[in-house]
Amino acid sequence: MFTLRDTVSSLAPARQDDLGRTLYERFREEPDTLIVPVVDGEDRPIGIVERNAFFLRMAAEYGRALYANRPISALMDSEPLIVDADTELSEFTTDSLSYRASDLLRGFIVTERERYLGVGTVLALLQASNETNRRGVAQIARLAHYDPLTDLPNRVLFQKSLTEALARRARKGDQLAVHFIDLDRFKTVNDTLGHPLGDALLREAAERLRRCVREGDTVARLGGDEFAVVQTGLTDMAGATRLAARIVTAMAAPFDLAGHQVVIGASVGVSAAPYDGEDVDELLKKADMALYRAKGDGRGAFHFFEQAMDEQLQARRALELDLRRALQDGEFELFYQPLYHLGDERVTGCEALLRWRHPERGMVSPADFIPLAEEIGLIVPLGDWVLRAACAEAARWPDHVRLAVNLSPAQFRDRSLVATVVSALATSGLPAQRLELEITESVLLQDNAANMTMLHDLKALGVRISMDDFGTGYSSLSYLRSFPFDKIKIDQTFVRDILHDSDALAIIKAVLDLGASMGVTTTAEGVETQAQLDALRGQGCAEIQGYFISRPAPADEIAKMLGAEGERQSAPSVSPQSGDPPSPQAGEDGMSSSSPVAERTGEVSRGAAA
Ligand SMILES: Nc1nc2c(ncn2[C@@H]2O[C@H](COP(=O)(O)O[C@H]3[C@@H](O)[C@H](n4cnc5c(=O)[nH]c(N)nc54)O[C@@H]3COP(=O)(O)O)[C@@H](O)[C@H]2O)c(=O)[nH]1
Repeated sequence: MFTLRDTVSSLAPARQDDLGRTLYERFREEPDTLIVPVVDGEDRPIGIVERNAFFLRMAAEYGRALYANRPISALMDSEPLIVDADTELSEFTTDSLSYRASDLLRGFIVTERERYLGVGTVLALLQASNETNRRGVAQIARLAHYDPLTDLPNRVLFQKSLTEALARRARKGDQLAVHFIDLDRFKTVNDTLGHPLGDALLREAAERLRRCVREGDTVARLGGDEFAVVQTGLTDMAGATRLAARIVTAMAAPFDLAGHQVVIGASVGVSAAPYDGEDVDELLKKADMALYRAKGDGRGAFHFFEQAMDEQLQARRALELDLRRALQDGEFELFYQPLYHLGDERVTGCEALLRWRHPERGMVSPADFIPLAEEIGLIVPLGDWVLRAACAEAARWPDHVRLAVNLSPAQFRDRSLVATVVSALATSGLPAQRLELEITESVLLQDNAANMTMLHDLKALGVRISMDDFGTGYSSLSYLRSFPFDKIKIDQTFVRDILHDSDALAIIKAVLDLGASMGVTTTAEGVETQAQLDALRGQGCAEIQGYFISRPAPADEIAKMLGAEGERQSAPSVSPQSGDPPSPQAGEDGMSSSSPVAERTGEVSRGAAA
C-alpha cells in the first residue's frame, strides 16, 4: 500500500498542484486512512482512491488533471460523467474494464452518496491495472460490500440480502419488514465535537442496532447517518412495531463520546412485505417515505408506510418540479401592500408579497410554496429575485415611501445575503434608508451569532430591520433586547381579536408601550375594519397595514395609487363613510382573477378625495 505522500512526491513538482497539496494536508490530519494509488497502463499515477467519497471524487479530478497535464482549475467547470447509482458491480466484466478505465482517464465523478460504486469501479480499474495495484484489490473488495467504519454491510450487500430475504419470504409465506433509520441530531455532533467523535458515535449506533435485532436479520449502514434493517420471519406486524420501538429507545439513550454525554435519538420508517410490495426498490422507497413522516412528526419516533404518504409525496414532488421551473419561466410576480401612517394620514411604505401565477393551478399562495422553497433551497435564488425586483420597483415610488421585503431564515444561511442586498440597492438606485427587511424570530433562533453579525452588517448599510409577526414566537421579548430593531410588527392574530378579547388588547397595549419606550415604530398588521383601526388609533398605534387600507395589489396599481396620493395636496382620511369591512366574496388578495385590490385601492383614493 502506498501513502498519498508517496504518490504526491513521485510526481513532477509542476504536477503537485493546489489540489494535490489540499489532499496532502487533509491526509496529514487523518493518517490512518486507506490510500491506494491508481496508475495507468504505463505506471503513471492518475489518481488515488481513499475510503472517503470526497477524496475519491477529488482523486478522480486529480487523475483527470494529471492525465490531461492541465491545471485542475481548467477542468473544474467541465461536464462530469455521473455514473448511474443503480449500476450493478457485476457489470464490470473483463470486456468492459478497458472502457471503464478510459472513463476514469477522461475523468468521471463518483457522486458522494454512491461510494460503493466508486469503490467497485476502482476495483475494476485495479484489476485491469498492473501488479502494483493488485495488492490493494483484497482490501478494496471488502470495501465493495462492507462499511469500513462500522463493519456493517453497505447498501450493495443490504440490497442483496433483502432480495434473498424476499425470495425466502415468498417460499415460506411469512412476513418481512424493512426499517429505515436516520439519526436525528448527528450533524450537530459532527459539527460541534468533530469528525473523530462523530465516527465514534456511528460505531456505537451500529453496535446498538446489532443488539436490537435477532440472528438472521440484517443491519446495514446505507451511508452518512442512515442505517437499515431487514427483519425476517415475522408472523404479524406486532414484531415489526416492537423492533422499531426498540430501535428508537436504544438510540434515545445518551452516547458517551470521550467523556461528552450526547443525546441524539433516531427516527424510523417501516415498510412491510407482502403488504407494501415484494420488490426491493419499492420497499425501500416506502420505508423512506415513512421515515420522512416520522421526522416530520417531531423525530424520535417510528412510522409505518401508509398509502396516503405516497400520494402526498407525489403531490409534493410535482409542486417541487413546478417550483424549480417557475423561476426560470418567470411565473413569479410581486404584489405590494401599503403601510399607512395614522398620524401623517398617508402611505409611508409598501410590503412586497410574492405571488406565483401557475399556468394550471392559478395563483398559488406563498404560504403553500415558501415552506417548500425553503426546504429545497430554492428560497435563496427566489429571495434574491424578490429583493432585486422589489428594489427596482420601489425606486420609482415617491421618496417618502419605503419598501418592506420579507427574508427567510434560509437566506441568512446562504451568507451572500448582505452582498445581494448591496447589489440590489446599487442596481436599482434605491437608497438603503428606504429598504426595510422583515425577519421573524426564527432567524435569531438558528445560528444566532452568525445571523446577528449579518443583521448588524445590514443595519450598517442604513437598511432598516423589522421584527415581523411579533408575539407569535417563543421569546420575542428577549430577541427585542438582542438587536436594535427599527420596527415591531404586531401579528395580525392580536389585531383580529382586539375588539372582543381583553388579552389581545392588553398585549397590543403592552407592545405599543414597549415600542414607544424603545423609540421603535410599531405597526399593526391585518387591520380589516374601521372599528379595529379606531381601537388601534385609540391606543396610540402609529402605523397600520391590512385589507381595510388595501389588499396586496400588483405593482402598476400601487404605482397609480402612490401617484394619486402624491398629487393630493391635503392628507387623505382613512375613515370611509361606510366603514364597511371588506366583502367576504372579495376572495384572497391576488389569489383570484377578479382581484378586489383595485376596489380597495380605489377606497384609499376615494378617502383622499373625501
Ligand atoms: N420569505 C418570504 N416570505 C414571503 C414573501 N412574500 C410573502 N411571504 C410570506 O408568505 C406568507 C403569506 O403571505 P401572503 O399570502 O402574501 O399574506 C400576507 C398578506 O396578504 C396578509 N394580510 C395582509 N393584510 C391582511 C388582512 O387584513 N387580513 C388577512 N387575513 N391577511 C392579511 O398577511 C400576510 C403578510 O404577512 P407578514 O409578512 O407577516 O406581514 C407570509 O408569512 C409572508 O410573510 C417573500 O417574498 N419572501
